[in-house]
Amino acid sequence: MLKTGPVRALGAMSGTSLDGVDAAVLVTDGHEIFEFGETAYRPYSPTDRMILRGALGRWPGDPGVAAAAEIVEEAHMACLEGIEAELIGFHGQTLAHDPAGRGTHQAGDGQVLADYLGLPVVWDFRSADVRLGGQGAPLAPFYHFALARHIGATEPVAFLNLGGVGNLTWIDPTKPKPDADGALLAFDTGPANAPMDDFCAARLGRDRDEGGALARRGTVDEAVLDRFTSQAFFYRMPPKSLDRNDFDWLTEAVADLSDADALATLAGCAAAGVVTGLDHCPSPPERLLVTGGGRHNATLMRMIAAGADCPVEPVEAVGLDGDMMEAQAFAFLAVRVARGLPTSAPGTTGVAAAVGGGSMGRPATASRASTAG
Ligand SMILES: Nc1ncnc2c1ncn2[C@@H]1O[C@H](COP(=O)(O)OP(=O)(O)OP(=O)(O)O)[C@@H](O)[C@H]1O
Ligand SMILES: CC(=O)N[C@H]1[C@@H]2OC[C@@H](O2)[C@@H](O)[C@@H]1O[C@H](C)C(=O)O
Repeated sequence: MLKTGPVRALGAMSGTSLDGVDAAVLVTDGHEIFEFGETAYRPYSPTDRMILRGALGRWPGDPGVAAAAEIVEEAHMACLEGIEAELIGFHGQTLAHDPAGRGTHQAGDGQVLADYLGLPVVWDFRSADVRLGGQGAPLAPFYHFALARHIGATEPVAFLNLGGVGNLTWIDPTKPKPDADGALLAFDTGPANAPMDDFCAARLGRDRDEGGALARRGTVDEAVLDRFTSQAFFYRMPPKSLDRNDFDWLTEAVADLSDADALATLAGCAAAGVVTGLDHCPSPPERLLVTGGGRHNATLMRMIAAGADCPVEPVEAVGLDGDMMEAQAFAFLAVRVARGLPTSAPGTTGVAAAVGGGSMGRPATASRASTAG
């Protein structure tokens, strides 16, 4: 059993942009945030990225998946080793996500990490939610609820994560708990950085459009934007989620445009997903706090701000770390799972009732770093 009171939890996230592993310590009891701790990052090598990219859309049983899982496990061992913690929350790498069909799959075995690191590891956070009819994503919203209270919000606020995919959480901080009726509404907004990154890799041999500099010089292609915003996904009521490559056709759609126009168009599409998403919120948020790598893309940020009816700011404006929020979220969720608390609710994933996901891997031998009782 996990001791009562605050726990020093270590969360690890390998996101859809496939850049690397983010890790962050959070001291929490699964309700309140007591302290933000040490952080770490370990990038994937270009070869690792190529193998992970090749495994996207594949399911367990496919040989590509086993190779990807090994890369994910090794990167996490190297990133997490030596960080002092009592419990680990390990998200893994989403390779395929089809909640209405085959389910959801995050590569990497939490038991392997538990044995190597000598610490209890909570993992496979999404499957239970999907089994109960939920989207299995997004899962950060319960953490966003704790953050909204931590920053002292008294009016509804929203967090927007701009990763490979975008996701938005609207929060009413006056509700007593995240699974209370009307406390949260969350959903994926659409593709965010993934199509821009893929374009940069394929056409320019670069990882990304640094700061959105190229997109700033281009013009949005209105025909592509119209086709994008007319997709059924944007008319569906939330909660709703996406797989990284669900909007793959965008690559083809911008193929004949100049580099700058293509990137402006892809940024315009990502922004339009967010702006139409804001219309789904139960009430306009007081502010939109942006996390994830896309907050460094000034063109994307400007396009979102132009369409939003509230201030749009990076989470640093309220003293939070926009590079580590997802890793912190999985530290927070691990503590909730270990304590039998729910991690998703009808308003966050569309699941039938509030549910706690996650499997617990216990180490064969305890680590010297472990102080969990
Ligand atoms: N300086 C920058 N300029 C432009 N874009 C940037 C910059 N820094 C990061 N990004 C973008 O942010 C992406 C990484 O964001 P992040 O690490 O939040 O994604 P992720 O966590 O992997 O994805 P997800 O949240 O979908 O799981 C990069 O792939 C890049 O496109
Ligand atoms: C299936 C999956 O891995 N989804 C990710 C992805 O990346 C962003 C968005 O799509 C979000 O829904 C989710 O990640 C964050 C951490 C979440 O669950 O909140």
